[in-house]
Amino acid sequence: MRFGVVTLFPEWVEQLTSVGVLERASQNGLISVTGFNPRDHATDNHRSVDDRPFGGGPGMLMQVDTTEAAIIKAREALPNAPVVYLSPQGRALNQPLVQELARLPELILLAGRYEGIDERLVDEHVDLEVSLGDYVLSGGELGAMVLIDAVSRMVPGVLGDQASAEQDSFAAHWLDCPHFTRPVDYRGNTVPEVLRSGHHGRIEAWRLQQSLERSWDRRPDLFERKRLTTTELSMINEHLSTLEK
Ligand SMILES: Nc1nonc1C(=O)N[C@@H]1CC[C@H](O)C1
Repeated sequence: MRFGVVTLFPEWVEQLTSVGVLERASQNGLISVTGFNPRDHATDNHRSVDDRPFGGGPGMLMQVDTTEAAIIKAREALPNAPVVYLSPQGRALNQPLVQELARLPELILLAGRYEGIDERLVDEHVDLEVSLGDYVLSGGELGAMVLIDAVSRMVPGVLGDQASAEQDSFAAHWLDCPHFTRPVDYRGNTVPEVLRSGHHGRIEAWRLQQSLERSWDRRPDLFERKRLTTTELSMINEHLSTLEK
């Protein structure tokens, strides 16, 4: 999968493919991340890339012509890519959206700086606005990098064990269960016996029970959007009965 990122800091975003699983994925040709810098299209002595907002107010906006030139360059390089603008006004990034985006062969991410970009550029070039969360960042680059990481994990071959992509928390809708490794006894706390039983059916059931209990206790909102299986329902009822005691 090919990612193009329109950003004033291409060297920062391109660092994504220099560590961990994304480095290996990039070396294996499974993903690529290419920056497109509006500053490369600046024509004045100061190579300016920002401009003052009409109507006054604090801060600046990204300049229209240099930003658009970088978007056009990105679209020429990735002609089949939708353009995703990272902004607090966008659709919340979650696993279903990640899985939707992972089906694409290529994607262009527009990372704003200053107070953002001119609305006419959004109307002209942006296919989807996506928000990392309800807070204000200094730029859209972190949102772009989070999106690239989450989407890349869905690309076949990127994770050694593809099953872990599906089993990741949220990929299965619920919060993840607790995990344990050596030593068996850590400061008097021992690893749950079931995980050392070698009984895969019991282990799977225990992990689902733990996920459901954590989800119920920490993120009850997750139950609003999910039809429970009969197994999940009985597990939650078991949990509730312990809470009522
Ligand atoms: N939350 C978010 N999810 O995606 N992006 C943001 C975000 O705060 N963007 C900043 C707003 C103005 C500046 O241009 C960049």
